[in-house]
Amino acid sequence: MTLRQEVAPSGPGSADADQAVVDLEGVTKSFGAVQAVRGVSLRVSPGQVYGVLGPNGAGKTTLLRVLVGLVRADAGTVRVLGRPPADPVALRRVGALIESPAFVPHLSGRVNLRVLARARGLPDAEVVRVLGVVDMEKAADRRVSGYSLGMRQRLGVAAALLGDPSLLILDEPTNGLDPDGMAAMRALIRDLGGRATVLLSSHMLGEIQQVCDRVVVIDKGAVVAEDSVSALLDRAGARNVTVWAKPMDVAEKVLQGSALWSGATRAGGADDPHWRLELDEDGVPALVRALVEAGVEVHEVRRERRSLEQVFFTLTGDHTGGSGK
Ligand SMILES: Nc1ncnc2c1ncn2[C@@H]1O[C@H](COP(=O)(O)OP(=O)(O)OP(=O)(O)O)[C@@H](O)[C@H]1O
Repeated sequence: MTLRQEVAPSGPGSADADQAVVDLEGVTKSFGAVQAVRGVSLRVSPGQVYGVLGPNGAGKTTLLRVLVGLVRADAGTVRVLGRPPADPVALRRVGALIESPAFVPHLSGRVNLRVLARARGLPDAEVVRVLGVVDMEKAADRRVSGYSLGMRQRLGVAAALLGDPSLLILDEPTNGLDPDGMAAMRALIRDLGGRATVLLSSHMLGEIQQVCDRVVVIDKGAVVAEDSVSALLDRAGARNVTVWAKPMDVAEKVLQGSALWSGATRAGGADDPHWRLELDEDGVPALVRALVEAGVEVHEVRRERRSLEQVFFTLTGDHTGGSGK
């Protein structure tokens, strides 16, 4: 579904540098007995590509629907471009792609966009512009019924871009796409991040890691973390550490005989023997000290950043190690 209204080039509803583009405080929404969103607070600053990450059913779509006024929050405050949700002044500067985009299948992509543009008083040149942004000029005159899912999604993004919105809201924009389609959509989103504030939802950790500056992780409707992607990746906790040290047998005794680290396993074969273990964030000095005190030469200690996936599973308590669903 695409949601767009007319464009207001400036004035009320446009975000200045300090004003949050999206500002939520204690937002709650239930459907009967289901608490879809529980006390969510977050701020999206101008120019950010902001991710809403959570497994299926976490409440992502409901949160995005609240922002565009499709769903009314039960409690809390919602401000989009400084205005209440569904305020026409703010909505003019919001482009949204929530759920599957609906187009007339027997019409071309270009004609579909023209219909949407004209309904909002936008010139045909705006259609040409957005087709260019999503790199769909070549396919623009083919019927939408013959489009791949990826092309439909790109056309959906093009529709959301009509009128050059300040805020672009994309609900699971790569859902159902093949790997090429996903890569193209991610590249497009990164590119769009230079033009507008982008708020996108995903249950795909790698996607958020690749595309977003900042992320809120929600689980069962509630925020479990809200941070920059890099800070989230830097979160304290067990980290994978690789150790190169000699002599091997002495090092092995030290590495396998302490409660300060865990999972010390030998790796690398005869030509490059080393150990891999899990260690607390600040545990490296103790590790090196223990080795040196035992007469071991420490050649290298390498810490690996945890993937966002590992952080996510820790935060949400999802240890299926699977899809994050
Ligand atoms: N209109 C509705 N009526 C009843 N329950 C709803 C409605 N919309 C959402 N829910 C419920 O609210 C919860 C959150 O759903 P929501 O679609 O927001 O999650 P999501 O994180 O977007 O999930 P997905 O990734 O599967 O789309 C789910 O339990 C869902 O069944």
